[in-house]
Amino acid sequence: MSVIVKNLTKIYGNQRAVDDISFTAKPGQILGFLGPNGAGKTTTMKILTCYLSQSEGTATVCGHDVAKDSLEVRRQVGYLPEHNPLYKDMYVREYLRFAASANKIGQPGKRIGELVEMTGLGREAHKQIGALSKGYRQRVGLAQAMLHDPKVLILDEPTSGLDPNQLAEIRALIKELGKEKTVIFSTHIMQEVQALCDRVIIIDRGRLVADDPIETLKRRLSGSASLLVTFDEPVDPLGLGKITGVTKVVATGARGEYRLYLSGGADARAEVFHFAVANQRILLALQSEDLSVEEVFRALTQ
Ligand SMILES: Nc1ncnc2c1ncn2[C@@H]1O[C@H](COP(=O)(O)OP(=O)(O)OP(=O)(O)O)[C@@H](O)[C@H]1O
Repeated sequence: MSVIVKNLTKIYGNQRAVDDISFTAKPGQILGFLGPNGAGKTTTMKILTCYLSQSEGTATVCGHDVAKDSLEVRRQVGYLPEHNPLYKDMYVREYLRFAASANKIGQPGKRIGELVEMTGLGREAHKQIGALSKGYRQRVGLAQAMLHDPKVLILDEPTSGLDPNQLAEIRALIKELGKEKTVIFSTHIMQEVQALCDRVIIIDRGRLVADDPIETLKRRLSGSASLLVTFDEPVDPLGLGKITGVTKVVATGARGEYRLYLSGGADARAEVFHFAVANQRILLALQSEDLSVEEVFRALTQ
């Protein structure tokens, strides 16, 4: 494991902003950090990157303790902070050269060239950072985080404010990086978690409420999975409600379409088919609906 967090706690005054959190992350895995506003995601990331010290508990990155060996931890970690603070009056390459010298990277020209290429900055690399769009600034932040080729990347909302094209490009980049490195990133975008993550951690009011592979997370709440069925004509909802495992029937508003809510693990498809035959209706569509990560998130944090 390259990141090991044990019983981590951060106390501000009388608030436990991070409250007894434990988790691990390993190379080749993208770990999504989810949680409502103020849940403690940024605070945890700041502790892992040595920007803040914890009140209790321990965290190690590639075997180095964040509290005792911060210099070595920072060698191993690339960090894109929330709001991506950059020097806006610097030019892109000038800024990257400055960041390289702060990281004591000798002769950084080749590395900067690679990163400009990798992050798709090429077209805008001659500009002052203040003149760049949000998406391009985000790419500069990512390039900065990767300059010293760290083993662990910690990205605090790396895709916030990007347009759909930029979003796709930055996601593809994160996915590629996640093949070798340990990537921990926070986001509010649920589709992103589904598209990118191998594992998801959900934090709510400082506490860890889930730490699962995406599929497991969905199954945890399988009690509320549903089936969307469409008949050629409206049917009697009470009849549908008698099908084994169906807990609730809701007409969706579209003619002949109903959502059947199912109790844990029930598979009502065969009975729905027999229901259609028995009622001389044509079954036009039958679609199992998985819980989205968004629904899981809301169920766990509301
Ligand atoms: N320096 C500070 N002093 C006092 N309280 C703080 C400080 N920094 C953060 N907090 C509080 O700690 C809690 C967790 O904040 P944090 O920024 O970690 O949340 P977050 O999950 O990253 O939220 P968001 O998604 O909105 O960025 C919040 O209630 C916040 O107000």
